[in-house]
Amino acid sequence: MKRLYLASGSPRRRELLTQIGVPFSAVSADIDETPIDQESPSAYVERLARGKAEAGRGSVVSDEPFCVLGADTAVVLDGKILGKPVDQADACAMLMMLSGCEHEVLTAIALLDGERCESRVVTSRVRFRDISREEAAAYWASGEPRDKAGGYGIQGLGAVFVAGLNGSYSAVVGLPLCETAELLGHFGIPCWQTRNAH
Ligand SMILES: Cc1cn([C@H]2C[C@H](O)[C@@H](COP(=O)(O)OP(=O)(O)OP(=O)(O)O)O2)c(=O)[nH]c1=O
Repeated sequence: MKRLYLASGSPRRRELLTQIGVPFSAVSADIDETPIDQESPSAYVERLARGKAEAGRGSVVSDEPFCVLGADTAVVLDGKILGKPVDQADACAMLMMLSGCEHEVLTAIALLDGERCESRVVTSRVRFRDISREEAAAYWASGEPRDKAGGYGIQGLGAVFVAGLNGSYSAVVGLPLCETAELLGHFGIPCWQTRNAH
């Protein structure tokens, strides 16, 4: 069986891949995440997921055959990508935009080996309740929004804003597990190799 490398610095992605019982090693995947003019959000996340997988491949030293998994998540409101907040004002402005309405979370995954690369884009819809400016400021002070697309984490304190989710919870957190398992299967890597019953 091929060894799997996860090209990601995201602790969430490591936890999610661990959850489905797939042994892997993490490698870094630092790439330029600037969108290209006129690029659709779906094309953007797919390009980045592929780019991260390719960058990850570059840092693997191995004589054995291996696969590399990359992923990218974007929060999209009215067709516009909201990235990671750069400061408090940016984070609060994002939350005010997301307040009381529905947005999309797009997560792409890409898996490659020496011969081919397969990718998927998973779209989920998340509905936020109304959020006050005071709450947005208090949420920023928690430190949670800093490294997250759209400035929130559904898996953390940010859960209190989520009035509804239509789609894949794991995709919103950063790695769509159903689709990831499917792609891994295409490359001969089974899930449930390690079983940690909770
Ligand atoms: C919307 C949302 C995003 N996020 C996170 C997932 C991703 O880590 C991050 C989106 O940024 P990404 O650029 O997709 O990923 P990353 O820079 O954190 O990690 P890497 O590129 O090394 O793989 O936002 C959450 O943790 N919870 C959420 O609810």
